[in-house]
Amino acid sequence: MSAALDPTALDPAAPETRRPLHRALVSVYDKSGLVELATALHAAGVEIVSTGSTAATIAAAGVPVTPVEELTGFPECLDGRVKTLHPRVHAGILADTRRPEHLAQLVELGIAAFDLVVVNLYPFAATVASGASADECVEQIDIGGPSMVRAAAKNHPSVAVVVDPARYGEIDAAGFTLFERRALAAAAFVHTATYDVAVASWFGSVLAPTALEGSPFPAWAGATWDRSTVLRYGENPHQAAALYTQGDGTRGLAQATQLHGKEMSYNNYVDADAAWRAAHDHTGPAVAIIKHANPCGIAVGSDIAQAHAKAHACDPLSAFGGVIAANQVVTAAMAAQVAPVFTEVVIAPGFEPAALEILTAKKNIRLLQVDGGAPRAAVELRPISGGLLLQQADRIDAAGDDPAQWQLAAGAAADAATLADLAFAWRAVRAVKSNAILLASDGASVGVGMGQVNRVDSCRLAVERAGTGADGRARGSVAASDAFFPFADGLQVLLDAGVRAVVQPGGSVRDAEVIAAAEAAGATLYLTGTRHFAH
Ligand SMILES: NC(=O)c1ncn([C@@H]2O[C@H](COP(=O)(O)O)[C@@H](O)[C@H]2O)c1NC=O
Repeated sequence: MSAALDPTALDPAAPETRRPLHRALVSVYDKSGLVELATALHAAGVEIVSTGSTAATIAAAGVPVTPVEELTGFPECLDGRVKTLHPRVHAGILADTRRPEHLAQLVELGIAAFDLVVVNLYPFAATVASGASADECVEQIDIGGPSMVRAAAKNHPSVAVVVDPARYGEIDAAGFTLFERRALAAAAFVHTATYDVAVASWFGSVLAPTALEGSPFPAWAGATWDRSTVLRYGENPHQAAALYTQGDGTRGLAQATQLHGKEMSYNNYVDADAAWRAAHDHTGPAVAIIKHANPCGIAVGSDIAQAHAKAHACDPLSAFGGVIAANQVVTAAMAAQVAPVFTEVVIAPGFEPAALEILTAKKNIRLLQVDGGAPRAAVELRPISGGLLLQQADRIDAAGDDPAQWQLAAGAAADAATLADLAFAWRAVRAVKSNAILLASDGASVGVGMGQVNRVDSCRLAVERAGTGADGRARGSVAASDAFFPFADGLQVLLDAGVRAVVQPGGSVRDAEVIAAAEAAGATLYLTGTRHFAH
């Protein structure tokens, strides 16, 4: 063990030895559990020093308390901006009681040391979230609180610091061991670091914006993450992995309630996220079935069971071991269809009791209920070697996503049913990764080509999956391409298979050749002007 980590370097007492509590400094915005804590501390003979309304709350409960002003000999002033910012407070927190010279100085100065600091901070983030004015937000930046928390955490060999009312039950007059004080100090620094990230982010985005003109991204981006679950392993068994969440009230897949089944794996989360997004790109009942983050079936239906049946029919072979997301409550009818198919995860906003009964009869299937929240974060993060890419999430509301704005480039204008299928295909194709081609018919994908390094191979794959024979589904279907056809060859594969209407962004230098191919085949071709790459 290095000298720095040796707990006995200055203190010969065993690190398991508890430091009894004699004197506590209590200053909390959140008063929950305060009276119970103060009552217990007093009963155990611990002297309590406290600030303004914290002291008032304690005193009102009939528990003796020393106002901090009595200690400092100075009134709390400037509307509470200065209460505890005083050497008599901070010397009491920061004295390293293992050092004889510190103890001697305290005696000389007539200051008593604290061995417990209980502080939580002004609600800055909640004030910002409430839409309060800039002045009100600034007023809620706690100064004295973080100073005490940081001082106590630094001086953890002598002081225990508690920042979370949920942990008051751990406070006992017998005190804490060094290891416990270290853990409390670590939690205290997380408390102040999270707080400062919120303050710095607000300054850089609202009060003194640092984004360049035309960009929403500030000069500095901070985020704090709390570990939610340690996963069994990552993408492969030799990779350790964990799930983290932001403690900012965000709701989504990461906060889902698991109703049944084995624990979620890393790959389950990746696929469930892709499925959840894909199912929410549609209004009305929609189901997406995902394998390896790509859809093997997406469909809308008159109800969720019909949407599932249509999505499953797209590629039943690939749906084996898939992750299914429904954008509406899973009904018993849908559950009865899912039950016979080996399925890793079903994710939905809810499950009918009868659906749960059917699905929980299967031991291993994981059932996740997501309680609200947007399916996509507004900003997406992707680490790269040496840095991090940030982008606004792709949305489905650009002008080019409205079929009424599409440009008819070839063939006859689509009838209402064909246009509805094209609109469905255009929404569904953005869930497909890397040269996405999606063939659709009657509100369901019937062939998906993805993961190719050229678009023509994706077209071949989509057509092959849809089936090209007399009873194949390519003939008479419609198609969407997430990006333009660079040559006519990819589109020609679709046209040769009998695809009768296609929607794509356009914008290739060879658009004229592509349009000519559609014209020659008598097919309808729409240009959106908007692209939906997903890598
Ligand atoms: N300015 C100071 O000296 C100061 N000292 C403590 N506080 C905060 O005041 C709050 C408690 O105040 P009260 O006991 O008056 O409710 C705590 O959230 C604490 O973090 C302060 N407030 C803000 O900075």
